[in-house]
Amino acid sequence: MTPLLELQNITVMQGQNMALKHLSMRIFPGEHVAILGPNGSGKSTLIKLLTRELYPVRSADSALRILGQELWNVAQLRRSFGIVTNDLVAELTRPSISALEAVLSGYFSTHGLWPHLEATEEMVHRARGLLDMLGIAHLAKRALTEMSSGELRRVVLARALVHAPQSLILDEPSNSLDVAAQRELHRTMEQLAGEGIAIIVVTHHLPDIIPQIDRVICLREGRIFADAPKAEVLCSDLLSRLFAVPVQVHESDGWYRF
Ligand SMILES: Nc1ncnc2c1ncn2[C@@H]1O[C@H](COP(=O)(O)OP(=O)(O)OP(=O)(O)O)[C@@H](O)[C@H]1O
Repeated sequence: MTPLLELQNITVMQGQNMALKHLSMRIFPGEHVAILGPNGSGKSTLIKLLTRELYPVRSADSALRILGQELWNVAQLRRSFGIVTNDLVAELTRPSISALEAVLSGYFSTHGLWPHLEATEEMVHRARGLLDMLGIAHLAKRALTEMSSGELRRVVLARALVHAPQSLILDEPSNSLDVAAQRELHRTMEQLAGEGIAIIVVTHHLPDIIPQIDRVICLREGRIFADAPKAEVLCSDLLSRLFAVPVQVHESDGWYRF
């Protein structure tokens, strides 16, 4: 099977720092995966590599392929991945737009609908359908600045789904959410996984690793520290070494926490 995402010997510099060091990994279509790592391990750098805010250092044997192709374009990227970052959540709330506008602007990769951007009836229909699927149809006209963090996350998830991507990459999705909003988010992630959307979550927070995720890739200091089935990775010994502090991992009904 052709990998959805393939990194081969990828090195990325952030200023003078080598943020990713000769990284190789493959993620296959339909796989639910967590990328787990402590602060500074290279998680954001990996996301920025995919959104093309950063580029790898060129070397003869390095490659970054999406569905087998090195020269992917933005349209292809959008069909393959919906990427939800905290920067995007912040950018969408200024200036204030409605939930429906936020979702529709996903078609144009803008932060709102400018006068020259006309959403077709089909786009509006799909955007409303996505808000409905995520249980927030009643918030379509509500301004994003007047929503709870949990509601806002669902709007941004709906926006990421307009291109019907095969997978969703969620970057630290529970950052700044209280415990109720985190539960809501995790239920939404489970729902999306149930809809057949592959979930790739980048996090340092164990509860973000929903029960459907069965593979965990750990990053440490820009390298792969572990890449194995969840049960092998999410144990006290390995995670104490990953986070460089003693931790106790607890599991209950497929959910993990420290
Ligand atoms: N703008 C920058 N200039 C120089 N070095 C940077 C810059 N941004 C990140 N780094 C370095 O690159 C490495 C990887 O950082 P990155 O932000 O990708 O880690 P992270 O796993 O996302 O961390 P966090 O969990 O804190 O967000 C770190 O050593 C960090 O200090």
